[in-house]
This record gives sequence, structure tokens and C-alpha cells, in this order.
Amino acid sequence: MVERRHLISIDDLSDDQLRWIVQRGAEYSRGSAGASRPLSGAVVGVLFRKTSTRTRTAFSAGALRLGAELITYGPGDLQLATGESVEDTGAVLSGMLDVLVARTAGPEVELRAYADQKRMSVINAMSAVEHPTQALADLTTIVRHFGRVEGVRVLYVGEGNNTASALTLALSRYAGTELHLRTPPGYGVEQRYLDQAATSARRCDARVEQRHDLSDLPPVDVVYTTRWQTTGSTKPTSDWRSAFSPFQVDEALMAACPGAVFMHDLPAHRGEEVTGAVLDGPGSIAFTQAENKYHSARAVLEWCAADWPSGGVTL
Ligand SMILES: NC(=O)NCCC[C@H](N)C(=O)O
Repeated sequence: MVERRHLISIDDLSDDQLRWIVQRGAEYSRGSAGASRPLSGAVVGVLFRKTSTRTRTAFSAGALRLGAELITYGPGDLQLATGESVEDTGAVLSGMLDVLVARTAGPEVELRAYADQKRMSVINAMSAVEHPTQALADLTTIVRHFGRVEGVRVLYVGEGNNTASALTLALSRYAGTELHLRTPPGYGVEQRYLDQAATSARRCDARVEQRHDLSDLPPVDVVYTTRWQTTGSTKPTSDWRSAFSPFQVDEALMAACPGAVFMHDLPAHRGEEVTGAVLDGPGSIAFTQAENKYHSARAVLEWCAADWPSGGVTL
């Protein structure tokens, strides 16, 4: 039996696979991906243990459009809620589903447990530490806007959360990219992701650096931010806003980055991490970026189906 593919971390993808998914997402967004239905006859489970608008809809609509049937589970629906283990849950679901798209409350260990079988693909629809499908959609957005990922320079402003970790792992795999992480003190991207990215950056001639202030901003092509209340996490101190408020993306910050477009993984909180003038302004591509989650989700699902008899991808 062919083992099923899992996407739990960006690090699970080879360079070729990463590039294939990003480019394929761009083809879907251009409407040039063709009309094949590689998930025909498949059943996809969609398990969201945390709230979701974009990712859940992108994967649900994507799976349906690619020909699959869907089963959706809310946070209290499975026997997980009454104490059944994630290992037992994964073993049972894998006998019935082809793909499980799951957003978990905690770290990736839960997703790895679901993936500890050979019959069902598992897709990380966001964990507490990494949001790989967001990074794939973000790179597809960059390809659509700039025509390439290579050489694109990104200023990421805000908490070093799941979105930031995935973006760090993904961008560092493209030649000439620069990722300037400017995160509040104490809220940076975890060192293990920076270490992984540093290895990729050396190999691919990319650059990743993290600082905790907004001085000496380099020339960039993209300014990216994220909300201040990351799903499932609570801040260790009650005065965290004083650390975050200098990191609001406002018109002054955008003026310091001439020519840059604005990206946001959403949901947005106008007046917190970004002003309305920036999010709703002419330089914002945040809502195109949100739509690209749907296009990218189809690319991810198609990649999972590659080895199925109905699949056509060879990577
Ligand atoms: N685009 C998304 O998936 N948005 C959902 C929340 C993202 C944010 N990084 C969070 O963890 O709250």
C-alpha cells in the first residue's frame, strides 16, 4: 500500500514539493489549473477544535470542488471530548477517511498522532506552533503579485506566532528572499524555527533575521502583520499591550517602506495590529491573500492525492 502524504510542517515538504504546491495554487487562482477532480470518490474529514473562517472554508470548498465528500466535526463532536485518545481516534478515522484536515488546540504532537497510520493523509490546518497552509497561501499570493518568490523581501511585524513560524520556514527555502522579523520583546519566533530557517537560508542563499524593535527598517516589498491574540494562547503578563502597541502597522510605518504592499493572515482587528487606513487602503492585498487560501487549499489536497489511482501529480 502507498503511504499517504501528510502536511504537518512546512519542513515535511521537499523543495520541489513546496514549489509545486505554491505554483499550483497560483494556477488555481488564475483559473488555469484545468477541471480535473482528483478527489473524486474520496471522503475528507474536517476537524476544527478551534474557530476558523478562512482555513475551514478553503479546505471544505476546495475538497468539494475537487470531487470529494465531506464530514465536518466541531470541537465537541468526536469522542476526543470524552477522553478517547488522539492515537485511537487517528486509527479509527484512518479506516474510513482519505484525508483529515485538522486544527488543533495544542502543538503538533496531536497531528503527528493522527498521522501515525498509513491510510489517511493528515493536513495541519493550524496548530499552536505552526500554520503551514497559511504560508503556502502566502507564497502563492506573493507569486501572483510579484511573479516569483525568489528575491522578495518581507518585513513581518508582530507576534512570532504559528503564522510567523511557517512563513519563516517557507521563505527561507527561496533564493534571495529576505525575512525581517520585528517581534515584541518576549514574543519572538521560537529559536528552533529560526535555527531550521538558518540552515535553509544558508543552502538557498536567503536571509532571516529577528529583532525586537522597529528602528533601521530595510527596504522591503511586503509588510506583513497578524492579530495580537493568537488562537489558543494567553499572554503571560497583563500589560502585554504596552509591548505590542509600538508594533502597530500604521500609515507612518508603511511610509517608511515605500512601494511595499500590505499582507495580513486575518482576522484583522483595526486599531490594534493594523489601522483601518492601511488594511483597507490601496496598498493592501490582504483580502486577495484570504481568497488565495482557497486556491492554495486545492493545491494541497491535490498534492495529497498524488499517489491515489485518480491522482496525476508525480512529485
Ligand atoms: N488565516 C487564518 O488561519 N487565521 C486564523 C488565525 C491566525 C492567527 N495566526 C492565530 O493563531 O490566531
